[in-house]
Amino acid sequence: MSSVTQLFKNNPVNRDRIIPLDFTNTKTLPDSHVWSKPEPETTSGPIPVISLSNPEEHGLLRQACEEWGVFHITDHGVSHSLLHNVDCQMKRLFSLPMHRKILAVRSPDESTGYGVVRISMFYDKLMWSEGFSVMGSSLRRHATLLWPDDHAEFCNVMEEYQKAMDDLSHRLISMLMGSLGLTHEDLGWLVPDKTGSGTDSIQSFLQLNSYPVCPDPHLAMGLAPHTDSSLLTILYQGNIPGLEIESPQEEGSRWIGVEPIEGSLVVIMGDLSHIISNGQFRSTMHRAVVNKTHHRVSAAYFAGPPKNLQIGPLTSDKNHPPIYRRLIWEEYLAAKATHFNKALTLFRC
Ligand SMILES: C=C1C[C@]23C[C@H]1CC[C@H]2[C@@]12CCC[C@@](C)(C(=O)O1)[C@H]2[C@@H]3C(=O)O
Ligand SMILES: O=C(O)CCC(=O)C(=O)O
Ligand SMILES: [Fe+2]
Repeated sequence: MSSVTQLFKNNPVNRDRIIPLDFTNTKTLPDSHVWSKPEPETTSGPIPVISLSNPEEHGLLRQACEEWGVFHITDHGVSHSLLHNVDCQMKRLFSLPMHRKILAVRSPDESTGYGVVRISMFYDKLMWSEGFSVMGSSLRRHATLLWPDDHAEFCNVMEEYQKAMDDLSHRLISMLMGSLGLTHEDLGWLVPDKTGSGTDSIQSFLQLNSYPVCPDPHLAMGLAPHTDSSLLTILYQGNIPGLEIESPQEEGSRWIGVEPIEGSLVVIMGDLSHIISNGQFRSTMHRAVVNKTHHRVSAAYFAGPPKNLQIGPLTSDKNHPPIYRRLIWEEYLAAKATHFNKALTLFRC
């Protein structure tokens, strides 16, 4: 059983926090979905853009991780047509009527299927979004419920996308760890075995997000502020803006919009990279906002370490002893499920 499956089994979500509102039939924002957001206006900022085809730019990775914890990647090798297909299939899924989507709803102790994101349980107010989570063989089971005779294309596209993300996340993790001065040997666990299913390969989770058009976007919240519990997350956000990060310079007071760049993907450093880098890489707080005119979709691929692999700060620097203790992913996910945004501090030495 994967670490994510285990997380949902051990920490089930309350039933009333799984099925979203039927947004298409909601013309005014209900009180349940009104958030007060006293923060100042969002600004745009110089989020780094890194080309993966240019080895000279790899040096910029470390700086991007230390200063921002979020960056765009271009020349990532994932084809334009695959991204386009993923976009189309997400819109096809989320445009289904509610009574269809409900057929593929997640159970309280299940990680996959249709529903509201997990972190909803930490907030009183509800979010203006819906999601579909994909992992392993449950994809076909849920897709068959959605489209009894017509699910092959959806499954094929999502499977191809997961494979592309598996490859890309391996490359990125190797590059990032390389930038911390780690040798190939230290990275041994990142090399997937020949079947690609060995216990020594990374675990992943694909989350499709949908943010329907909203009658009052300034009072609503698409996805509440959080950090990702992954090593890193690769985000496809199409061409509709909505992702915002907390300003590294003015934490707690300013949000910076991550404007889409045609054909690029966004990489978000997760809490585990923050731990492995002994606090050097930021796992930046981020959120998604909604708008009045465009249905926005995004696909977030979360990469985590192999099951039962102990990770911890990889430092031999005597001047900077480890500030976090060692842990396995399951332990971290469990802490996050109970303590949410305070989880990281629980692992400090
Ligand atoms: C692999 C992951 C990443 C998880 C936990 C676990 C399974 C569910 C993932 C998400 C997906 C949606 C956003 C998020 C914030 C949420 O609510 O559920 C993510 C969360 C995290 O990054 O903590
Ligand atoms: O939709 C977005 O832009 C953000 C998604 C995200 O942060 C997540 O799924 O963890
Ligand atoms: Fe996220």
